[in-house]
Amino acid sequence: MKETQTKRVIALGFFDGVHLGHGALLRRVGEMAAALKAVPAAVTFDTHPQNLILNAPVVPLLSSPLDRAELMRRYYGIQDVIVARFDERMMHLPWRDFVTDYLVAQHGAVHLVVGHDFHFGYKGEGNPVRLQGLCRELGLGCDVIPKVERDHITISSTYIRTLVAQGEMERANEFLGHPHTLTDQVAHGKKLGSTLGFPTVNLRFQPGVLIPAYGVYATKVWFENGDHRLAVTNVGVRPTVDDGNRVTVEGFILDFSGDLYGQTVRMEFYKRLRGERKFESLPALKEEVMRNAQQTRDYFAGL
Ligand SMILES: Cc1cc2nc3c(=O)[nH]c(=O)nc-3n(C[C@H](O)[C@H](O)[C@H](O)COP(=O)(O)O)c2cc1C
Ligand SMILES: Nc1ncnc2c1ncn2[C@@H]1O[C@H](COP(=O)(O)OP(=O)(O)OP(=O)(O)O)[C@@H](O)[C@H]1O
Repeated sequence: MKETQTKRVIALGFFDGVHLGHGALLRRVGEMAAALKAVPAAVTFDTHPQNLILNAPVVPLLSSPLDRAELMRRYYGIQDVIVARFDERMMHLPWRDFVTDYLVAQHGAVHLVVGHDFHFGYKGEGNPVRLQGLCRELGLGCDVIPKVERDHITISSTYIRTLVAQGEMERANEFLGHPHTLTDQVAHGKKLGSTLGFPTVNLRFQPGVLIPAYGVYATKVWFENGDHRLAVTNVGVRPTVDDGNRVTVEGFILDFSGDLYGQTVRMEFYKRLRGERKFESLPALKEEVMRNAQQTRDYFAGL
C-alpha cells in the first residue's frame, strides 16, 4: 500500500438485502474505521459469485449493487462500496492474491471484517481462519463476526428471499432490520388509474430480481426531496385489465397529487394485505382498492 493511498476498513461479502447479519459486520467496520481514521468500506460483486461457480442463478432481493451500497450507507454509514467484477478472472484468483493485490494494494485495506462462514478466492479456498493467518503476516487487522441468529434461525439472504417470495414481508423485515426496498425511476402507466380515482405510480423490478408474492401491500414511497407518503401497492399481472404476463408494481400514493414521472423513488414494503384477484368490474376493483387504502392507513397508524 502506498503512503498516500486512502486507508479503508473493508467488509467482504455479497450483501444482498443488507440484513441484520451483514449489519453486525458493517457496524464493526464503522467502529474500526473511526479508531483507525480510515474510510468505512465494503466490497461486493456485480453479480452473485454463485451464478458463475454453480451455474445456479441467484435471484436477488435488491435490484443492483447501487441499491446495496445505498442501504449500507443509510443504515450503517458505509462510505465506499467497491463493486468488484465477478468474471472468469476473479473466479480463478487465488484467495491470497485477492487479499494482497486487490484489497491491500488496490484498495488500501488496513483492516478486514468477514462473517464466520465466509469463503472466497479460487475454489473458495480462502476462509476466516486462513484469512486471519494472512492478516497477521501482513500486519493487517481482521475480525471474524460470529453468526447472528433470530428465533434460532441464522439470518441469511437465502432465508429472507424465501420470505419475500411468499409475501411474508413483516417477518422478512424483522430479519432485514429495515423494510424491503425497491428503487426505480417512475415509468408511465396506462393512466387508467387516474380515471378510476386512484392514480398510481409505476415501478419495475429489473430482470432477474426477486418479485414478492403477487398481491396488495401496505407500502411507503420516498421522493427525491426526502418527503414520503403512505401508498397501497399492487404487485402482479393485473388480471382485471391485462391479459399479459408482464409484472407491474403500481402504488396508489395516499394524500398526494403531483407528477412523479422520471423521478427516482424508493418504495418500502411493509405488509401483504391480500392476494391479486380478477374482479368482475372496474367499480368492484375500485371499491376494493379504497378498502385496501384504509387498511394501509390503519396498519401504519397501529405501528
Ligand atoms: C392497491 C391496488 C390494488 C390492485 N389490485 C388489483 C387486483 O387485485 N387485480 C387486478 O387485476 N388489478 C389490480 N390493480 C391494478 C389496477 O387494475 C390498475 O392499477 C388500474 O387498472 C390502473 O392502471 P394504470 O396505472 O396502468 O392506468 C390494483 C391496483 C392498486 C393500486
Ligand atoms: N447471520 C450472519 N451472521 C454473521 N455474519 C453473517 C451472517 N450472514 C452473513 N454474514 C456474513 O456477511 C458477509 C456477506 O455474506 P453473504 O452476502 O454471503 O450473506 P448471506 O446472507 O450468508 O448470503 P446467502 O444466504 O446467499 O449465503 C459474509 O462475510 C458472511 O459471512
